[in-house]
Amino acid sequence: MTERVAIIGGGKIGEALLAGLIGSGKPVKDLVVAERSAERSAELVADYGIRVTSDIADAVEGARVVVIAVKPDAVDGVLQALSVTDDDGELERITVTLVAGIPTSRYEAALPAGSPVVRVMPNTPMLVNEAMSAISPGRYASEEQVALTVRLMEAVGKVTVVPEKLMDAVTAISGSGPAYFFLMVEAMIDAGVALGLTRPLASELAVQTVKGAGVLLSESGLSPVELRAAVTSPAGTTAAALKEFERAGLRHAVNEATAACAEISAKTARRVEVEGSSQGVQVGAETASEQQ
Ligand SMILES: NC(=O)C1=CN([C@@H]2O[C@H](COP(=O)(O)OP(=O)(O)OC[C@H]3O[C@@H](n4cnc5c(N)ncnc54)[C@H](OP(=O)(O)O)[C@@H]3O)[C@@H](O)[C@H]2O)C=CC1
Ligand SMILES: O=C(O)[C@@H]1CCC=N1
Repeated sequence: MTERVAIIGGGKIGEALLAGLIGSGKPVKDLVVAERSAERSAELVADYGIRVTSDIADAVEGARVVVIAVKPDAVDGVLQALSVTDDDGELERITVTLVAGIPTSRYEAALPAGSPVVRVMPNTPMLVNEAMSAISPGRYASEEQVALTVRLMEAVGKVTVVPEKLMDAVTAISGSGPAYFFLMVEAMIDAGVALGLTRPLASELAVQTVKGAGVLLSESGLSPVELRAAVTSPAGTTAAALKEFERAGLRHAVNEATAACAEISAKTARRVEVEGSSQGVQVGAETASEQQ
């Protein structure tokens, strides 16, 4: 896509999108980041050679797509800053939010009437163009604007469009999901060391195994059940291991963990509201000094 993209918040997910877009061939001149941390800004400039500014109004000037990638409690400050920026009407600026737990209605209420908003739940494999992103249009987003957001996120991985009411569940599976697998691999490496492997060898074995299993899952056309059965010989080693996972309540743990995740997501907007009203909302970019 050729449109200019401004990313507000150059943290972990903002950087993942930036890196993915650059990796997919988007010219650096069409990207700008608004980041309030001077240290972080310097890192992004050094690593990607992009323009970084602390001024949101400066960043969004001429941008067709404004991506919000700050923590939920910083969203109101960003919206305050955005609501007073000049949206050149011909550009039809689209606000794309990657923020967990804040509904599109909150953005629509803070931005000028009728502003198109699209909510996205991505994940960090975006860094290697393997993101899973779920997209929900707000009430004023046109089909063309949704298609543009799909193209933006397709540059860094796979995309699906879902009704917004599913976003908490999506977050519990794909948004936070990579962390579950990293925890599993961490545990497997420690277990390998306990069984006498060196840490580098245990790490190589575990990482390539999870990668191979992932590729097999996505490319073989077989279900997880079928693939697991193919590894599990009668009265063999795998059956012994799986029996222990079941005994320890792995499925129960997955259910409880994802339910807790979805619950936190569902409560985010209310939590931010309560904390914002008790502390006063802060606008992030207070100065217009550029980092580069
Ligand atoms: N990490 C993940 O795997 C995923 C995250 N998300 C969502 O992405 C969002 C960002 O998460 P993540 O990248 O992990 O968070 P980070 O804290 O790493 O990044 C947010 C960045 O935005 C900066 N920032 C905050 N307010 C402003 C502002 N007003 N102007 C400019 N910059 C600002 C922060 O600076 P400072 O540090 O000074 O506050 C920080 O550098 C969250 O809402 C999260 O829900 C969604 C899917 C996956
Ligand atoms: O942990 C979080 O809140 C964010 C949202 C999804 C992944 N990370």
